[in-house]
Amino acid sequence: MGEVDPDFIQDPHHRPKLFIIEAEGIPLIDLSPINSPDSITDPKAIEGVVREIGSACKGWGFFQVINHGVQLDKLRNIETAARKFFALPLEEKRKIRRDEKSVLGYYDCERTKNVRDWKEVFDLTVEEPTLVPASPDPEDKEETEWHNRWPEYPPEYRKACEEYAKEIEKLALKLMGLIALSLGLPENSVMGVDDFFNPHGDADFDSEPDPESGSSFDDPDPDYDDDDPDPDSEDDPDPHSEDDPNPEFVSDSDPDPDFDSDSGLDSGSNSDPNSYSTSLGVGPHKDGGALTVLAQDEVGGLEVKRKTDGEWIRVKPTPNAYVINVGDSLQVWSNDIYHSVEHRAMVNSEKKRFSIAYSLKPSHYTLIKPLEELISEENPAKYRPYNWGKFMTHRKLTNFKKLNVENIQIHHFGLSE
Ligand SMILES: O=C(O)CCC(=O)C(=O)O
Ligand SMILES: [Fe+2]
Repeated sequence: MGEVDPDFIQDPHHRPKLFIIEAEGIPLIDLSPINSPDSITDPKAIEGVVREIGSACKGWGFFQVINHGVQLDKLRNIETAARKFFALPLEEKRKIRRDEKSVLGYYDCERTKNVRDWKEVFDLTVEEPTLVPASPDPEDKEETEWHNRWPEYPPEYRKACEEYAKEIEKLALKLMGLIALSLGLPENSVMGVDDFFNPHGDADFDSEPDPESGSSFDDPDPDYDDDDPDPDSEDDPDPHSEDDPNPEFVSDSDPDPDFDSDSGLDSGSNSDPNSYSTSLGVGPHKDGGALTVLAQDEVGGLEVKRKTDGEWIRVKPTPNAYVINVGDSLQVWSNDIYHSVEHRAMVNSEKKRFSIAYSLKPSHYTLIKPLEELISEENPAKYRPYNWGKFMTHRKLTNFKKLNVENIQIHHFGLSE
């Protein structure tokens, strides 16, 4: 089997172990009380949910929700349309390929913390256009606009994405209200967002490859085309070998009807065990925004670093549930009452994995800092204020370029006691 491109290789301490611990402990929260008409007359019903959310944000930084009110057909529509999109030939998908200037659309060479992810992705923004700083440079006051880019095929793709995103945005904002309550703040407090009415979320679909079908790809090594505009290619020292499985789908072959799959890092039927023990679908990272609402399919593979012992715990896919996690901005607003926890996604040795992450983010001019209500003389602010837009554009840049410095992190704004 071919060598794995060194760009994908994680540092030894980040590599997946060949056994899996599945999370019983990640809280599963039933949101039906907040979606029922009785909740208006029965505040106790909401209080219970708020308590559960608060303790999940403290204990794990992660939880799953069911009975969340998101219409199932909206999720099904986006899944079906996205599977059709990812099944297109690479040349088609690359017509809307992201780059440093135009950051939304399709991409197949994303990096997390400087290491390449074994995935392909489509990014969109919900509030269009989204106004952002033109560069991470603090002196540069120029702004720019993000616009979505849509493929021609499948024709229903855009509508499916837009309708889904609106539904998820409603859930995300509702959750922010419940989280505010859990911190003792009013539900509709702005939670540190300068502009509550213009939050923007972006959805990011990750689709990880089906390694078994790698040999049937007509372009086994798309990153190394001679005319490749990929900014990575210069520092990619070693092209994949011909039979190397690749992070993309190019044929419609197997929309997988099998819903009982177990993720199989250790299944042994892996065509290139080396790639699965050294690379990741999404490398370990913390989300920068306020919170993330993730739909992962039945293949599973999301892993969360447990706060109590630092062990990687797999989040078992729960039908019709969303996985919610605290982002860095919420950690700072809460002055470390809640933590943004590291997570990663595994490549599956047998099946394609599909996930949709929606990230709720403040408007770019928001200054992120611990909330006044949560700091006191005894409990002073643990962070100095930072501008969200500059933080986010810095992070975005590292999706595309390998940098020799650590990605920007909230601890860079930490105040020592
Ligand atoms: O695909 C996943 O399960 C994780 C995606 C993720 O962590 C992210 O987009 O921030
Ligand atoms: Fe994430």
